[in-house]
Amino acid sequence: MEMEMRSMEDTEIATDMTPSLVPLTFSLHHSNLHTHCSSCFSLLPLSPIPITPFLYCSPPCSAAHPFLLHHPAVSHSSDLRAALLLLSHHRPSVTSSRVAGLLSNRHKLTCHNNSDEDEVSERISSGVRALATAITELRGELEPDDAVLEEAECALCAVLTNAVEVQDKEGRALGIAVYGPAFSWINHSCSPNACYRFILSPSSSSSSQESKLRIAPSSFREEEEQNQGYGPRLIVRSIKRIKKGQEITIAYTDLLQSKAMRQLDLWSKYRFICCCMRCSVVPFTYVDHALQEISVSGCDFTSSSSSYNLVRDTAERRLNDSVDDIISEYLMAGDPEPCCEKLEKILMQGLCDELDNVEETPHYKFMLHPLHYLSLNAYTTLASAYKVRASDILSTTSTIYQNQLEAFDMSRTSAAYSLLLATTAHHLFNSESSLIASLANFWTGAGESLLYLARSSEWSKFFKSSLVASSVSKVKCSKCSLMDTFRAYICNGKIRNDDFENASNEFLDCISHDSTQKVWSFLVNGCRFLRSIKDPMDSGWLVSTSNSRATDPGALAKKKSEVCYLHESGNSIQTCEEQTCNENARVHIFELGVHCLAYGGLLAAICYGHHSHLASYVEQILDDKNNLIL
Ligand SMILES: C[S@@+](CC[C@H](N)C(=O)[O-])C[C@H]1O[C@@H](n2cnc3c(N)ncnc32)[C@H](O)[C@@H]1O
Repeated sequence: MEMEMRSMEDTEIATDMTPSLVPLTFSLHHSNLHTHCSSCFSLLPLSPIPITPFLYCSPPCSAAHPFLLHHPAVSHSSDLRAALLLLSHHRPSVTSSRVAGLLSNRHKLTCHNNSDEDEVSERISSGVRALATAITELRGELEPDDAVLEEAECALCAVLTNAVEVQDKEGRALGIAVYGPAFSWINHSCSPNACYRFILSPSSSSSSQESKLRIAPSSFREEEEQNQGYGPRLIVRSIKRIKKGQEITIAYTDLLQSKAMRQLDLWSKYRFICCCMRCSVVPFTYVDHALQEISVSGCDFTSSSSSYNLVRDTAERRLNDSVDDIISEYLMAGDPEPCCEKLEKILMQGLCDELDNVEETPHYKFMLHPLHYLSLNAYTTLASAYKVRASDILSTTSTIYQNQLEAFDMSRTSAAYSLLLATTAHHLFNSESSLIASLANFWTGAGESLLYLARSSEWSKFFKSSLVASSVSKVKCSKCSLMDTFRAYICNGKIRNDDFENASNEFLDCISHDSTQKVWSFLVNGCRFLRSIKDPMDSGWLVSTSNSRATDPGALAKKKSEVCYLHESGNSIQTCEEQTCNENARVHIFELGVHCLAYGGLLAAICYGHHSHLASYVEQILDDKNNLIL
């Protein structure tokens, strides 16, 4: 019987729906064994408590000793270590499809029909053999028999079906954890109404501030889970209004992928085909249409013909491979410059090559829509790559004027890409509110990059004095109440749906009509692709196809830059006419940055709680005068 969880009461957005839950089993990834506590996953203190081969942050964590059960046969894999620990408390019955109440899905996971599935089931069988060896030796027996092999398979498949990746405050993967039914019976949806967060600290006692359990299985009422024990704890939280009796759902995969990518990911990890509302609706939702839209030029087929679909699918695969290759090469070689060049070339010119397997296709051109998931990946990578380029230049040649100027240019291009990522994702969020968690990160990232740029000490070197604000800018905006809403929420932990909607509308009004337009032409001056976007807050450019916009260099060359540099020639940045200069670029960048940060902090508090790392981090930046005074 398939299990699911339902809300026991009408629930507002931003409500904790469970107390903190402790895991049934958990394990750090191998690479974190020397840096994090093997029990609660917190960062290790200077003198951790060693219990071979693991390290613990405190006596309570070391006393838990879950890993005394360790065996070298399972040392290379967090899944196997977690399965071994699960078996120490729960011996699965071979006649049941569940272990400790959790679905094992072993028949689906070990069945295979094609070579990809062969690979997964082969990995499971070698894991099962290693696990069975460990169990047999730890029990003092000689050879694993069939019963032990079955036990091992049930436990490993239960881990693969129910484990979640535990992340630290910065979103880095630390290890995995498997929770009891209160969490593990929650199904996936591509438009979920809940999310979850982790608490990584040694304490295991419940606090009076903890939420009660507001969710229950549909078929019978489980005993409330005890929040005692060890390991990284987890809290489920609503990200939408939820009615009593409505099913609670979370995301098992990245919601900013196309439908095909989500389906592929869910099938390869869990072997199910998602039939949620977002996946079932015909035609595709606006968001799913945009996330996979590719425009084709030079093609006579109608967009519904099978030849067109074949060409389009081939183009999608090639674009996907190209973007993946560029990003992987950057991550491996660490050289951001070719990565920026190649990604911008794809964003501006798309793919022009002839395609495999398609006859008579000499000159097609395929462009990614600006909201295509590959475009969003490209903006994310470009924001980070330009930031790295700026700091690389400054770390090696920081005294040469020309290089400082180039580094400044890289920083503002990085800020422009961060802002573009936030505005494009916001456009999607307007139609798909479950994207709120990604949006919290994107607006916070944009705010940080803009403030970093506004605080740069280089301004007075490169710009005429009229461009360099001398006044101290205020954090509080006279036109909107976003900052008050954010601070009130951080202080009392309460926000109503209406307050959130008001704050969102005010924020968008404020930055649409004012700040963004004032700074955009300044931010994008050094980047040909970004210069082709007039106003990232104006969704008009997102709706039109990108061909004409991005492939008309003549039009770009004619466009006048609005930036005024002190130097005249001999560098990569174009000089412009003084009368078109934006006098207060720096102040506007600062103000836009503060708005983006406060909005990102508000979204983070909604998704992860008002004391969450991201919300507190934003509060800290906004409170720190050193971070804000220009
Ligand atoms: C963590 S469990 C969720 C609870 C599960 N329904 C149960 O009965 O225990 C994950 C498994 O539930 C099933 N599942 C979760 N979400 C689903 C969905 N949207 N559609 C179909 N099956 C789903 C899949 O078998 C998946 O491997």
